[in-house]
Amino acid sequence: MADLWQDAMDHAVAIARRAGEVVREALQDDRKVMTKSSSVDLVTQTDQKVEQLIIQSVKYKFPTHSFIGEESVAAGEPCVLTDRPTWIIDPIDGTTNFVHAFPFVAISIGFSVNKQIEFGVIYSCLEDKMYTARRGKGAFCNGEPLQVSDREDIKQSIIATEFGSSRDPEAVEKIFSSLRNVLCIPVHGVRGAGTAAINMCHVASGCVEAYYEIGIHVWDVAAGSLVVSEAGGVLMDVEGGAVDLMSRRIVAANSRTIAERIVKQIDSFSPLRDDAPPPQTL
Ligand SMILES: O=P(O)(O)O[C@H]1[C@H](O)[C@@H](O)[C@H](O)[C@@H](O)[C@@H]1O
Ligand SMILES: [Mg+2]
Ligand SMILES: [Mg+2]
Repeated sequence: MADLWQDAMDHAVAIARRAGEVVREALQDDRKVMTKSSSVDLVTQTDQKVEQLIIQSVKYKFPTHSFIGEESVAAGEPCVLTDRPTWIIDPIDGTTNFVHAFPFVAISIGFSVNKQIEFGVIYSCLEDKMYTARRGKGAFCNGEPLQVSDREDIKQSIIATEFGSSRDPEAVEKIFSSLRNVLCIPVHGVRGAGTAAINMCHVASGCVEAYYEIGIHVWDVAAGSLVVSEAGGVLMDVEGGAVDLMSRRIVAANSRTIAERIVKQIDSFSPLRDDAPPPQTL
């Protein structure tokens, strides 16, 4: 039977590749840096330009589809996931890396229908690696199938995480407490690529056993969640139980055993949800 969403997925791959060219070209120029929620939450004109490039091209081809885009939400668009076909876009995942030319930068596009991710496309544009996943059909990097690692012993694992862009002292305290707990299991090492999407691709590729983070957004992890699960991995909330992509908390691991072990080490907290109603102004 023909795949209902194949056309949309092909378009996502093509537009992610085009967006990657724009990002690579922009790396040759001066990058004017602006800030959003805090002085370390960075955005550039390239983030905004790439998001518009993706949204305009999708609107032209699929005029009835909806969008959740990082920079559109920052500009005041709602962040609500409905049952409608919805493109969940992070135009540059790893903006801080992009600003500093640290070589992991991704374009991340998840596509959801009935609140279920149907496909995920992550283009790691400085490595020229195109990660794709279609629900029920596996995950791939440049066309080669991906498989999570089979290590069951967390003491022989590499774990990925990030510090995020909150500098709220209580959150920072908990992030460091969790990091200490994980590091001192002990694990072989802790790493972070500086992008949630590429960290999740690393889980899917088998070079790290798990990635966890509190503070990410739905656009950081929508595509990656399917890449991980289609490569045989598992997703979990940081307190165990089912992951909720709007909750800003995630554990993505090669196995339930490793995910549950990570959960035990996490000093959890709950940032404001992505779909929380905007605060009332008097
Ligand atoms: O670079 P962006 O799209 O802002 O995403 C990053 C996020 O801002 C950070 O908080 C996370 O730690 C990174 O993992 C995200 O990829
Ligand atoms: Mg991001
Ligand atoms: Mg981004």
